[in-house]
Amino acid sequence: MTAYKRILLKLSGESLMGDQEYGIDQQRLKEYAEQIKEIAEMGVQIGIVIGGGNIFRGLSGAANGFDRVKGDQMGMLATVINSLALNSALSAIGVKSKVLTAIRMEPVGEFYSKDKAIETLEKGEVAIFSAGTGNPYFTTDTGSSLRGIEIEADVMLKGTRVDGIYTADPEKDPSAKRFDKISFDDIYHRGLKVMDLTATTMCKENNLPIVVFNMDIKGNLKKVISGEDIGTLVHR
Ligand SMILES: Nc1ncnc2c1ncn2[C@@H]1O[C@H](COP(=O)(O)OP(=O)(O)OP(=O)(O)O)[C@@H](O)[C@H]1O
Ligand SMILES: O=c1ccn([C@@H]2O[C@H](COP(=O)(O)O)[C@@H](O)[C@H]2O)c(=O)[nH]1
Repeated sequence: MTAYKRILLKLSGESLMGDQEYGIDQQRLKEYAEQIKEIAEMGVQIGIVIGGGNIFRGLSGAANGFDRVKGDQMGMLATVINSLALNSALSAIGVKSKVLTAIRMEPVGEFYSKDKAIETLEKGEVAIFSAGTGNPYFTTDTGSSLRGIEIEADVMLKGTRVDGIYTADPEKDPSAKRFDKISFDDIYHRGLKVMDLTATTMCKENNLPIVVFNMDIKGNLKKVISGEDIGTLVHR
């Protein structure tokens, strides 16, 4: 028995760097692919969005003098690079997946549509949604909430490098306390920054619960899918 039949898994681009300063850590990539394989074998339908912060972010580009829109487009292309890497790592361990892109760029990936996404999931293949929303001024968190809502996922799993939502950023404030559960409204009231507000609002308005958990610990994804209480559940 699994707690969820269809999920949207958001993977952090930054976490994909492992201990490196930039780019893709092959070991981390392989571990992510293995965790995904474990839950695919449990029959879960899996849609994935992966960030691009290990390669490029539009905002840091703009800070260095780039045009913001060009910078965001570079960021979206960074998510395509990560998506192709994951696609290849999954294929290497016998898991079929398809890269669907929010910006037309065949033959790199097929242009996204909801129908194609559902068809892929129902065939038992992993759907990797890349290039975020396809628009500048957004993030892959918003891309995840959008795709999660579109594919009618039961939950959005935000797999990151911290083990849940805290009273403050745990990477900056060691005294921060973790929540087991928190409401969307509480996230606003407390000004918590684990996800951008556009993404949080879309999930709230469309009834898509979120679980934030540490994806860097092997076996954690399976634990979440099995209904174990790890991470933080965001609910209405
Ligand atoms: N209240 C909070 N609770 C938990 N984490 C928080 C909080 N505030 C800020 N964070 C930060 O949010 C980060 C998780 O966000 P996320 O996984 O989107 O990382 P990212 O670096 O933005 O990745 P990406 O490359 O996908 O953009 C954590 O590493 C943590 O430092
Ligand atoms: O819909 C989107 C999604 C992303 N971007 C740009 O890509 C980078 C990388 O995504 P992260 O979510 O930060 O990992 C982001 O900083 C944006 O510059 C976008 O423009 N639109």
